[in-house]
Amino acid sequence: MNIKNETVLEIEDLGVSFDGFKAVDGFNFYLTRNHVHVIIGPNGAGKTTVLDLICGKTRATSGSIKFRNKEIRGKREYRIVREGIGRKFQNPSIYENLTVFENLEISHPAGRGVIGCLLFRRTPEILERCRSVAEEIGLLELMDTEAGILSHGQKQWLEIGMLLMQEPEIIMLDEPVAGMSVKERAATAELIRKISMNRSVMVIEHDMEFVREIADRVTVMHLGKILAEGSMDAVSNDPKVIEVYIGH
Ligand SMILES: Nc1ncnc2c1ncn2[C@@H]1O[C@H](COP(=O)(O)OP(=O)(O)OP(=O)(O)O)[C@@H](O)[C@H]1O
Repeated sequence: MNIKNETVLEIEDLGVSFDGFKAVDGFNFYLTRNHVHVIIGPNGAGKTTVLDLICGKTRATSGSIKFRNKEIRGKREYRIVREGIGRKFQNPSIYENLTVFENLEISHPAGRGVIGCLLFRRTPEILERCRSVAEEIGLLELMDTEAGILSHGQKQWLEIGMLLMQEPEIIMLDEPVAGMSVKERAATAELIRKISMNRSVMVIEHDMEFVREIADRVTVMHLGKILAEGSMDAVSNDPKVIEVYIGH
């Protein structure tokens, strides 16, 4: 198989109902390796629910979610993280009283679980990994800074770094540039493009200019279903998509 065009995540006929209300319905989605795939759609379209279903936070009522050809639907959240799918929520969950370095260090998979915590040693490999991730997220100069005093954008990047420490194959980001300055948005676009070189990235985003900058592929959701899919140019010229956006 051509590794470049390999499908890492294959979602078929995915659905979930909440008290009879179908929040996601007949959802098919294929994530390609090294792609940045953005999901857009009006409020309540089902975007966040799709990420909740993939990461195991919400249980699907139908369909299948295959990661590297293996079914992951129904697995527990922590198992899915270990398989290699990392998710960043909208609000950063960094430890404000720890430094950038310490936040990265505690995210290393060697420290997982009680035994991992007890036996954790700061090896040269772990130090090097923290350094290279800090460099990737643009925080190398701030390694010894307490996370609490970072800017809003820097906190978001640190959280992305904490995900990168676990070397996931897929990173899912929910509105990564919400509340960021223009400069921070540009840096985040660059970071997302960079991290997709070694993995696949799924992003939920409302800011269309930002989507245009980062997306290899765009899926438009509406009322729990897929309304359109393709390049940003193709979907933004699709009359169905225009109608939904103008109608909201
Ligand atoms: N746990 C739940 N119980 C009941 N209804 C839910 C639950 N989670 C989501 N919903 C409903 O499912 C629909 C889709 O919500 P979702 O948050 O996925 O939309 P979204 O596209 O991410 O919207 P936004 O852009 O506003 O974040 C909404 O009507 C929401 O109220």
